[in-house]
Amino acid sequence: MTQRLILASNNAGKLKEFGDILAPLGFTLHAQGEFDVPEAEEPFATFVENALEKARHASRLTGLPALADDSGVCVNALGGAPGVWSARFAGEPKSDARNNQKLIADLEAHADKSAYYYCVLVYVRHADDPQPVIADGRWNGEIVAEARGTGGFGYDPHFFIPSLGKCTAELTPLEKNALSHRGQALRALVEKLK
Ligand SMILES: O=c1nc[nH]c2c1ncn2[C@H]1C[C@H](O)[C@@H](COP(=O)(O)OP(=O)(O)OP(=O)(O)O)O1
Ligand SMILES: [Mg+2]
Repeated sequence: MTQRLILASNNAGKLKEFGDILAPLGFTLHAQGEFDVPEAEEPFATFVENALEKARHASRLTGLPALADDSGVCVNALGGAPGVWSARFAGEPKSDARNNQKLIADLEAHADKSAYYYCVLVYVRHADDPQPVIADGRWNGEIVAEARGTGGFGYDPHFFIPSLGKCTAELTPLEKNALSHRGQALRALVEKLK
């Protein structure tokens, strides 16, 4: 049985990662852009509130179940920043290149480069679903000043995994999904939907 699902995101990198995991599980995925759903507001200070807002927004405008992701990179020496503000860390308009530059500059004077990616997923069956399904995941690493790799998106060229000796932009999509905050969250979510 296939299930139609709206992905409440405009981020091409996320959409690809979701598709790689969900398509083999029998979900027919539609990016919200296919339905002309505009970007939702993300005003909240917690990932889960933003993800819930995005999921409801897409479901309300399409009449279909929706899955949203709110995620970011949390840097310990920066008190968890950019965290929930990761996408707009260097201001509007969103730019991965400027976000990465600012992150490297802000961290330059700190010896502790440890960081983690965090992802929360929210699935709603309809816009007023009283029981949203929620799952999260975390992936520890370190921020490196020198960019490495061309895969992934966002902060991946600067997010280094010591046990692999690689930045996450150097991983294949399969390798990244097997380990990432998003892959962990998505597998946990799928278990809850069974
Ligand atoms: O695996 C990842 N690899 C690299 N960077 C990542 C990853 N996961 C999240 N990130 C960064 C990108 C962005 O700076 C922020 C997410 O922001 P977030 O608002 O959730 O997504 P977004 O605005 O890009 O798309 P949308 O809200 O339409 O889903 O964290
Ligand atoms: Mg966003």
